[in-house]
Amino acid sequence: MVKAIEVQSLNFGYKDDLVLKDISFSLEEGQFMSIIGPNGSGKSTLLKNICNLEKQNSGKIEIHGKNIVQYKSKELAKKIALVPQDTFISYDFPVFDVVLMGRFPYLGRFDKETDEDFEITKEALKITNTFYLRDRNINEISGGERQRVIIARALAQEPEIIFLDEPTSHLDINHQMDLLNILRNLNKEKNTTIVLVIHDINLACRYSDIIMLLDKGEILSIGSPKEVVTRENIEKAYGLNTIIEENPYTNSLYIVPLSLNGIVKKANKKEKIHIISGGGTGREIISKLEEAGYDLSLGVINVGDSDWQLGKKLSIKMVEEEPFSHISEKAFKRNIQFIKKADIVVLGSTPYGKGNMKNLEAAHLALKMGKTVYFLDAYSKDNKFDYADGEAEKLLNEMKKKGLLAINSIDEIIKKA
Ligand SMILES: Nc1ncnc2c1ncn2[C@@H]1O[C@H](COP(=O)(O)OP(=O)(O)OP(=O)(O)O)[C@@H](O)[C@H]1O
Repeated sequence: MVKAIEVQSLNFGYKDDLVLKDISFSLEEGQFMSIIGPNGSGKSTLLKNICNLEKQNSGKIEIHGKNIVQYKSKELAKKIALVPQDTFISYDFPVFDVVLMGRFPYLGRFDKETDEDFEITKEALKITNTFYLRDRNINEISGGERQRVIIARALAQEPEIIFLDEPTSHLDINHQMDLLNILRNLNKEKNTTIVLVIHDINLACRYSDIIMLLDKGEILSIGSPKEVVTRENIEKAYGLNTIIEENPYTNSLYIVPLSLNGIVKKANKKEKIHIISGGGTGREIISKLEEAGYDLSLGVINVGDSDWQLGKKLSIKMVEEEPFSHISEKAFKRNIQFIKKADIVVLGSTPYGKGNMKNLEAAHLALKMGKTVYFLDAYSKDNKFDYADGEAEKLLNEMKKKGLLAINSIDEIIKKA
């Protein structure tokens, strides 16, 4: 089957330096692709090259099986429409006339627009919720309204592929969803191929079949949202430490940046830290120490526990136990192996019962081995933590005498190290 777009070994530079390096990919008809990537990674330049607004230095670009340079301009305009990033129009026209201009590929030099052209224009205005603006001057409406009008013009063009460069940048959240739903409907109902540049990775995951991640002019990854939006890829491209979650309502991925102070590259700290927690008592410990760049391990932890879930998302090495099961001797022994390799052990304020007492015993053993063991003391007087008939409290008191270091905040470890 002929591909909607086929790009082979595309190289392009505005001057001497290449802005696009060896770009190759293809897109089937009717696919919805989002291009993501940091500022300056070449997203707009790639769109301009595919739409023949910039001429590639080398490589080949085909639209529906035909080389882009062989298209006559009107013929190409029936195939593709581009909604640029900058939607400013330098002449004063009513909105209706601007959208009607989308019909130009279908008109001969001296032809007048037909009833059908007016109908299609009206329909495009209605779909994009801009019909009420039809008599207003294009330069006397808001940026978001103008963006929707330019999209209406692209719809009136009835292309087989629509390229959009950051079409949601001026839109409020309501209109962002509206626009993406319009594009999805067009994609599903008319099989229009959609290619859009978008910064919002969560929206890209929600709407796209394919995501292309550009980094420094190269394709870092291309594929389904699950294949492309991974912690590793996002860190490589954006230098951002994230967790990738699955939204339970939409079943699509969304990313949660972990860096609290904007884009923070993880400082790779050498110390190995073993965490003993459970039931969410490790959440702050895990996320802050991970953020600070330590080499972490966690255990023993029951599969399905909320700390286990966080550990999984962060790809932390874990000593696992079956869900809701007592810690077995085997898991306890593996935990000790991890503790032996660690420089520091951190104990969360976990409630202890017969099922997990072995974790407290492991921390006790760590002290006996001469390890530095911190205890993030968040137990409160009102909250019972000992469900082991006094054994947990007794052991904890003994550990305090043996040098267990109680801390109020995990930052105390990060500052010291
Ligand atoms: N007209 C131009 N002349 C020279 N260099 C340009 C031109 N347009 C873009 N560049 C450079 O090419 C590189 C890629 O720019 P491009 O606009 O394609 O990136 P982008 O990924 O779309 O960025 P953003 O997310 O900021 O919109 C940047 O280094 C940019 O400075």
